[in-house]
Amino acid sequence: MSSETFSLHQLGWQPEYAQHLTLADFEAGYPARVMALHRHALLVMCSRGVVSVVLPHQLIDTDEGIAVGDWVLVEHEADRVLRLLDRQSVLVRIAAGGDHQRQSIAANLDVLFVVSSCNDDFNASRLERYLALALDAGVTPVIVLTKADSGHDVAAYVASAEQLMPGVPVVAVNALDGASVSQLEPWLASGRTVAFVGSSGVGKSTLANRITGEATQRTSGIREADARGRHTTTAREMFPTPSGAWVIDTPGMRELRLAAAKPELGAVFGDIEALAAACRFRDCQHDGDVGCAVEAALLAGVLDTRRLANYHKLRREALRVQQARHEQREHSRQFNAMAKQAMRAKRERLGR
Ligand SMILES: Nc1nc2c(ncn2[C@@H]2O[C@H](COP(=O)(O)OP(=O)(O)OP(=O)(O)O)[C@@H](O)[C@H]2O)c(=O)[nH]1
Ligand SMILES: [Zn+2]
Repeated sequence: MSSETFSLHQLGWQPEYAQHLTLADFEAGYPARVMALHRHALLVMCSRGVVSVVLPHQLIDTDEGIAVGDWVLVEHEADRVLRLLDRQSVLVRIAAGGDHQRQSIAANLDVLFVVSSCNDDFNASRLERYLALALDAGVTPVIVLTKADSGHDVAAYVASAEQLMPGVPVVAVNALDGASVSQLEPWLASGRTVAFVGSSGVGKSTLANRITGEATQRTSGIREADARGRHTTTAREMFPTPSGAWVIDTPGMRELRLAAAKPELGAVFGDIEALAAACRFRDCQHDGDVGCAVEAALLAGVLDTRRLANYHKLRREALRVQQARHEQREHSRQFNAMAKQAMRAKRERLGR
């Protein structure tokens, strides 16, 4: 049990999480927030502090699994998870390899800081990809451009980033300087949950360490016995900031394989989708046809080639993911039907 305790409100609790809970649920258990996952156990925080709880098998095998940041209902006096509560948002990783398995990485995030830097690593297409991912997850994106101290033309980078999606704030910071990083404070109010995504080396850890203010708590875990009775240390993956916000920093965040699950990219590429809607060709792919409204915008210099190419690329990827998921579902449906039939045949043979 950790010494620090937080009220449910401070842990980020919102009435919406209780939407599908009944009075009986509340009598059976109490809500707690997942701080880390550890094979068959979870490290959760409730109003009494950190507790290690058991995760029943049927909950391990849910569609996308439980993630850091999730709210669960824990059985009174039993340290056992009863159920997963409805999520406000969830960041999903698409597994590498052919099956496109979706895996939850972080849940109930309020803000996703999309990090790039004010140098040659700045990549508009990658930022658009992260923006699509955030919106797909139901999280508000904020673009953070680090290395504002690197001597490059910061204003030009900020202007480029601001063009990507109207309404998304862009903040340029020197992650090594506390005063500069304090620009992120508006998104770090008590009970809010945030995470950082971005390429390796852009300064995600530096920022996360800076805003949590304490490097030591990242390594402090609690010792618990695993299934074989061995003691292992479970490191927490959700850290409080001095202002009362929470930072989710899991290894999974780092290796986020980026693919939006939905091909609707309109939130990020509203300009292109508006052009497409205005295109006079009915079944146009808006991919270079003469007379196409999108093509006309390209020629007029209103739309840049890079942005359009990235839009098509992200759409193709999302469609592939959707297609693979569909095939997977179809496959398991057929398999289940077959298994059922085999069982029935066996019962009939045995005359039951
Ligand atoms: N000058 C300067 N250096 C920075 C800034 N942000 C990060 N750095 C440096 O950049 C290097 C990489 O920073 P990290 O925070 O480790 O980057 P990361 O995004 O966490 O990288 P991964 O862990 O590989 O994903 C470190 O040496 C930092 O000190 C900044 O704003 N200005
Ligand atoms: Zn068209």
